[in-house]
Amino acid sequence: MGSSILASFLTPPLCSPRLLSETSSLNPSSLFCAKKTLLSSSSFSSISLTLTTKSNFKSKSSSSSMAAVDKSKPDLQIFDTEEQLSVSLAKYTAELSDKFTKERVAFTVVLSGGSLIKSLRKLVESPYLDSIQWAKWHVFWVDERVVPKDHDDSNYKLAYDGFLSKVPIPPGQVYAINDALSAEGAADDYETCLKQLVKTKVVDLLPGSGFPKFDLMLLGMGPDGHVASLFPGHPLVNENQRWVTFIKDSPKPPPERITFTFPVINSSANIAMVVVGANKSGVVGKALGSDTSCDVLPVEMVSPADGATTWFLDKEAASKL
Ligand SMILES: O=C(O)[C@H](O)[C@@H](O)[C@H](O)[C@H](O)COP(=O)(O)O
Repeated sequence: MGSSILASFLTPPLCSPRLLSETSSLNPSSLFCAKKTLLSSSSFSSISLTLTTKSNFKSKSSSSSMAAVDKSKPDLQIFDTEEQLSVSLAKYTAELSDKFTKERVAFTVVLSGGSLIKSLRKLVESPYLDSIQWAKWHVFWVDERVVPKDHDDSNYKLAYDGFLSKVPIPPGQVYAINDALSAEGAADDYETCLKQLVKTKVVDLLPGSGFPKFDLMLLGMGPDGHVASLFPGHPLVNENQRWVTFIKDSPKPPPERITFTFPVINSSANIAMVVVGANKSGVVGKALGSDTSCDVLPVEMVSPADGATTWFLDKEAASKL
């Protein structure tokens, strides 16, 4: 399974991405600093606890419904166990699949690497294996390591082995990177592919921004607060023109990767932040708590312009909230 971007799309980019309206030329970190102050003094769209032991948590209400989500505020879902999280993540993904496959010719889903893939395991079970319209799924990667597709470090291999090989998504709708290219070449190639898919309306465009709007991004977060391959303190976090870029000095091995940029991430219709484990509780506490410092981590820059963010946390990851 897996399509080679190079094989499918040899045409040059059809257009250059435009700047994100009037705010795009500003440093995203400083933009978010002001925004975060607002977040800390307001509330979440909804907070849902699925816990048998709640003593570690501040009091929160407990209702969550896709229909009731206020897109300007994140929805926070906290689970007693990763098993419960995976059940809820499958339901959330299946509901979005149902919604978008009714509305559009395609359901565009972006995966990250890491532990996220394991947390998607309920999607390959009943009832979802039979009920989801897999034929309309188009699958992308928010970041990929520049290694052969059969290498143990490959995010494609991780997703293929743990998820994609178990569901009937047409192979031509799984957009792996061209692993014959350099990091720079693979990023260019992936961006060209996305532009072609926007032209054919498989991928939406966010009106007024010039950036692609994916239906769902399923993101993980590193213990340092990185998302995709956008790492704390790295200049790539401020990239605001490219759709896909590359890094050759990733602090998390392997060093060479390609990654979507923040304007693309933040053009998404839906973002799921899936975070599990005590080693991430400090960053979760900083990102979702009352910290208003201008020392902004990449995860704190996840802020879709016209989309909804849902956090899926286990109780260990949420223990500092
Ligand atoms: O290729 C990668 O390295 C990933 O896409 C990366 O961004 C990952 O999502 C986080 O590091 C979280 O990974 P874990 O969930 O395994 O901690």
